[in-house]
Amino acid sequence: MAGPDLLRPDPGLAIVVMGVSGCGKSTVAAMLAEALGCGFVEADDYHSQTNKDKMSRGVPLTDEDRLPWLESLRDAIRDRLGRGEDVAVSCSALRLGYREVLREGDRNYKPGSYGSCRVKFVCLEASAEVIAERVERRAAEGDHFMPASLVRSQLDLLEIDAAEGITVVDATVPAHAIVEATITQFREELASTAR
Ligand SMILES: Nc1ncnc2c1ncn2[C@@H]1O[C@H](COP(=O)(O)OP(=O)(O)OP(=O)(O)O)[C@@H](O)[C@H]1O
Ligand SMILES: O=C(O)[C@H](O)[C@@H](O)[C@H](O)[C@H](O)CO
Repeated sequence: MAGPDLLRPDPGLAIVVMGVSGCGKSTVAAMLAEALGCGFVEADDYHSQTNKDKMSRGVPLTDEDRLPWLESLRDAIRDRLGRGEDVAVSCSALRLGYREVLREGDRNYKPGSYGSCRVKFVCLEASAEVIAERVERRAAEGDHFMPASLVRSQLDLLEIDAAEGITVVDATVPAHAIVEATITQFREELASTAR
């Protein structure tokens, strides 16, 4: 007879690549999904048109603007973890409260039990100058709704509680190196996932 561990489906793992606009979240999370052969959730695709219009006008989102967006991302994570899948997510997730909504993508998450949560975060960090240069270049190329004028508000909002144990990574090293370091970091958790 199969033991209880064999009957229970292996849990998936969600790795959220976070940080301010322009730090490289989308680039890294897409490459991570490719490397892991798993799904990719791009948070920008989950914004309402109202939110996108607001940011395009150079107005930072409020917590009220962000909540339904974060909840839809939480639900997308929950779907995938519920199917035992891994998923790479690109989301700014600047504040602890925002990350707590995303952690609820793990149905078993108890607030504050960061270590056992199946939703993990990697924060990409770069200087304000590097970020501004990247966002300005991207905006000049007409590639993105996010204006460089919002970078300051993003940097002001970014906070990480030391108790969360989030690894902060240098966002100026090549993206493939960030992906490799991330896979190494979560090797054990990924190994327990059914694939
Ligand atoms: N490791 C890296 N080294 C150099 N340039 C990078 C790196 N990662 C991303 N970039 C470049 O920086 C710019 C911003 O990257 P990307 O769009 O992935 O950031 P983002 O954090 O997802 O931004 P946003 O949140 O505004 O969508 C892009 O032009 C991208 O090619
Ligand atoms: O929380 C926020 O202020 C926004 O969601 C932004 O961070 C954007 O999603 C994105 O980073 C811009 O491209």
